[in-house]
Amino acid sequence: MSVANVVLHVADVHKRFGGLHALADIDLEVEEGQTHAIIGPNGAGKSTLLNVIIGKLAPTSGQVVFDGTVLTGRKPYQINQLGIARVFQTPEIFADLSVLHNVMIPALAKRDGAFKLNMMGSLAYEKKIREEAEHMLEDVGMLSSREDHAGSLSRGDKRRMELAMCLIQHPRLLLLDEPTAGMSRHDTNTTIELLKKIKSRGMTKVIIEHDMHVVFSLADKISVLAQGRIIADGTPDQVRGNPKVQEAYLGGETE
Ligand SMILES: Nc1ncnc2c1ncn2[C@@H]1O[C@H](COP(=O)(O)OP(=O)(O)OP(=O)(O)O)[C@@H](O)[C@H]1O
Repeated sequence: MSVANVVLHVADVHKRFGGLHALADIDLEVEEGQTHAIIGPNGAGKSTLLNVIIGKLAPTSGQVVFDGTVLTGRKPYQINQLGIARVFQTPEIFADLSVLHNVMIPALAKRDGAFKLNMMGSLAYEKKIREEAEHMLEDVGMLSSREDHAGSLSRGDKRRMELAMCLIQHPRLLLLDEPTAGMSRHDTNTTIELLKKIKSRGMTKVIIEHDMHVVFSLADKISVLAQGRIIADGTPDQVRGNPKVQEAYLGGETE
């Protein structure tokens, strides 16, 4: 019998902000190769949970374990180096550089452990990174924009470029914070197809998303947060049919 490999384990995590219990009793297991969505109404604690995972916030108690390594207490860049990449709600990009250079930077930084663009090493290495960056841009449908200024891109294109910036790191776990926020329906559908393509390569993903169309198109597992607690988790069908979830969050939105 094959036992699913748990890549990320959020173990009994609590987070308090003064008197506010933003996260309580959070236990979450993300299995290798799966797309695990975290959903919940405004203020449920989704961003807080993501920030605890990536090391931006320290939990009040509990810990996060990634592939057997305790993340809690490590800095965000150390967690990134362990193989966790994330796509933000607001893309973090180098607006003055070209699209191609934006995608090359994370690969160079990964090699150097820091941004040492002035010490790019051998030309052969740069050529290899450039080719890989072009390949990633092709993957996200942006090869023809490679010489454009990143700052001049549309919001949807910035997010696709940021995805390429993550993919070039070959992360074991990709965290996506509302990857389709602010996108048109057309861009949203393009992003869904792109994320499906990534999934078919076996990459594990945790996705925070408000758009139920996106969640039910992509997720293998869904955890539902409400008022800092996980009130339900399971497959999309299990979650969809759960009366507690319908009451707390979904309402008629999925019909
Ligand atoms: N730094 C902070 N200091 C104090 N309270 C905070 C802080 N960050 C978040 N909170 C509170 O913690 C609770 C959870 O917030 P969080 O942003 O994690 O929710 P969310 O599910 O991501 O909401 P949204 O969908 O609106 O982004 C909210 O009541 C919020 O006001």
